[in-house]
Amino acid sequence: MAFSTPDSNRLKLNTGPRISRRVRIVGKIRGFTDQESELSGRDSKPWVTVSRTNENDSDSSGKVTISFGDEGSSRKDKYELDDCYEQDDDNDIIFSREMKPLISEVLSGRNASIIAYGARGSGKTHTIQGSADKQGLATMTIAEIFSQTKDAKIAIFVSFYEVFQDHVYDLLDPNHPEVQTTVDSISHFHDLCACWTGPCYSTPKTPLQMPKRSHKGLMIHIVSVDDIQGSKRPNVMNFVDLAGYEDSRRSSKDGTMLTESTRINKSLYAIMNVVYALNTNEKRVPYREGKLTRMLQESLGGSNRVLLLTCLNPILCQDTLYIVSLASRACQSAGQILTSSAMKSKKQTNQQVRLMGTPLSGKKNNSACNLSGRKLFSERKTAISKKDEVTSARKFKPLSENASTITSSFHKKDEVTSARKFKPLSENASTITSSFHKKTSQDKSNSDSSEALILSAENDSSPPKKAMDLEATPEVHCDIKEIISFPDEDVVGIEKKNEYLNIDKVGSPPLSARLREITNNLRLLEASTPLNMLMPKQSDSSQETLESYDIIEPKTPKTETDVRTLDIVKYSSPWERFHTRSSGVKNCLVQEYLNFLNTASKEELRRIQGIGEKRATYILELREESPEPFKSVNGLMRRMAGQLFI
Ligand SMILES: Nc1ncnc2c1ncn2[C@@H]1O[C@H](COP(=O)(O)OP(=O)(O)OP(=O)(O)O)[C@@H](O)[C@H]1O
Repeated sequence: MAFSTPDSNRLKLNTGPRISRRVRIVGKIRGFTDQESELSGRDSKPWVTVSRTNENDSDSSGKVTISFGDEGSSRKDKYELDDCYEQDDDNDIIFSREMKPLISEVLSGRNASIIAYGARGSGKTHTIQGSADKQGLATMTIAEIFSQTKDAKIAIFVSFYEVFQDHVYDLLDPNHPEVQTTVDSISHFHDLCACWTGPCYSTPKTPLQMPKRSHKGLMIHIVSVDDIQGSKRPNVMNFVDLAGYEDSRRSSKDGTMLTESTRINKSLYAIMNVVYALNTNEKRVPYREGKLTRMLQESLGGSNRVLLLTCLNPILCQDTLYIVSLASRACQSAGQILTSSAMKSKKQTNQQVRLMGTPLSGKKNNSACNLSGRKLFSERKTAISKKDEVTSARKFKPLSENASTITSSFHKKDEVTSARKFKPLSENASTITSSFHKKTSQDKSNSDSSEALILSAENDSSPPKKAMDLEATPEVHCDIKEIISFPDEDVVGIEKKNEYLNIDKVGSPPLSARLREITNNLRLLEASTPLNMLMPKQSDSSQETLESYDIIEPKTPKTETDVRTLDIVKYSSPWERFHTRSSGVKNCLVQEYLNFLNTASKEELRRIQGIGEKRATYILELREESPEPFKSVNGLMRRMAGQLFI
């Protein structure tokens, strides 16, 4: 099937990247694979369409609008990006339009970062690293740099690295954690690339021999030969091929994969939070939220340039919808004055976000992503279909918890490595991280900033709403969230806590409403049917469905007495058995919640719907004052109500 181009005048209308803004966000719709071409009928309609505005129009932003769904569909999901390359646009076009200006900037003293992200299989690697028959942007860039600097006394160093589960591995020499090597020619670069384009080697394969998912990066350092030993910083160009985004609930059957997915997604959110902060000129940029953002810090801020390549699957894929919605929001600027048409467009965008959870009717699912469509739909629906009225880009809010996830090795190195060193190949060590770990004191303040930004809805100063923290610390919070079923706690990223979003506009809701909400949550907990039935075991992995993993089965702790009692108790009816056991589960859940309230940090408390900054602080104060741990949720609520209504 030929991918139709609604407006083939892109090059004429939108004649070049706008590099005045720090972060440019463009889309790239992947070409069909051979298999997809075979499966798609000639007559099938494109799933993704790109509409362009005419730059000559006074009202035009020069951006493009991405929409999803068939032409005939009554609804259309629309998202704005700075530009979008379509299926037929190959890497050469992206290179000449996006990369060449960036190369010029780098050669004139700036740093640049090109970050490709998208759902799994959306063409990130093809675009950045290339394939056997098509050069990727990285290779083209190196060639161009060689060509432009052939008469200059320039040395080019490269580093290849991989970030797997928040650990950085150097791909050039696994025995040396930080390696940087000179590159003399394109063929030399190709040789080195083998470590990049090959399978991830940092960890063993999973039992199913699936390659581990990791982020891969290339750093190109360009330095004047005279400055190699000097103090002048090299100019840096980064390429990052992020691991594919996947709704982590889909992989939650397997704990390892869940952790993997969660970390991958957190990296993406960390990047998006940084991008948002940069594009909106936030005073503080939350670099510390992710390992990658810390590593790239020196290349992201200031006058440096960032290109976010949003890779899109050309066929129905819910993860792609989500990714594009993130990209679109990161494109928006919080400080901008909204024209009525822009507001209309934003409203439309948010309406479309709600639609993300709605299956696109009539589509034949031939994508791997599609396999999960139905389940994702219900999950997305939970996540998105709440009162998603807020259209402001201020919905983005940095993750708060990530700072603590950065490994201690990084912290330690931060302390000892403060100056950027630039070493030739022979020295073969410590050059990457030295640059990564600079400005640690600044990092600290930045991390503080993210904390400051994550103010609850109670704050009248209307800070940006928390947006992208869905994947945060699942190990700690997953149980509580899932078991207690707080309506909003499973909300994905930017769609979180939508009923609070109006607060941004009109100030805090009455405290009574918030307390009522907490109470309702507790009632919900009390009323909820316990889920202590054993889930059927999946004997055949090939028949894995998406049905059975998103509920964490609560377990009633059994004491010895219980065990003995259970052994001898004969229930007179199934109802009696059910009732008896379910009461135990309810008590267990309440106890879990109390344990949480007794031990959680402020940040953790604030993740519970209805507990904002003030309540979290107050709970901590109560905890300190109280001679013993909270024993009853109702008692605690009464005390809080008493205090807050005084
Ligand atoms: N422009 C294109 N034209 C045709 N096929 C493409 C194109 N881009 C990518 N592909 C093919 O699509 C498949 C997925 O591409 P790729 O591996 O680049 O995706 P990815 O986003 O990096 O995947 P992952 O999320 O697993 O890292 C590959 O088989 C690749 O050859």
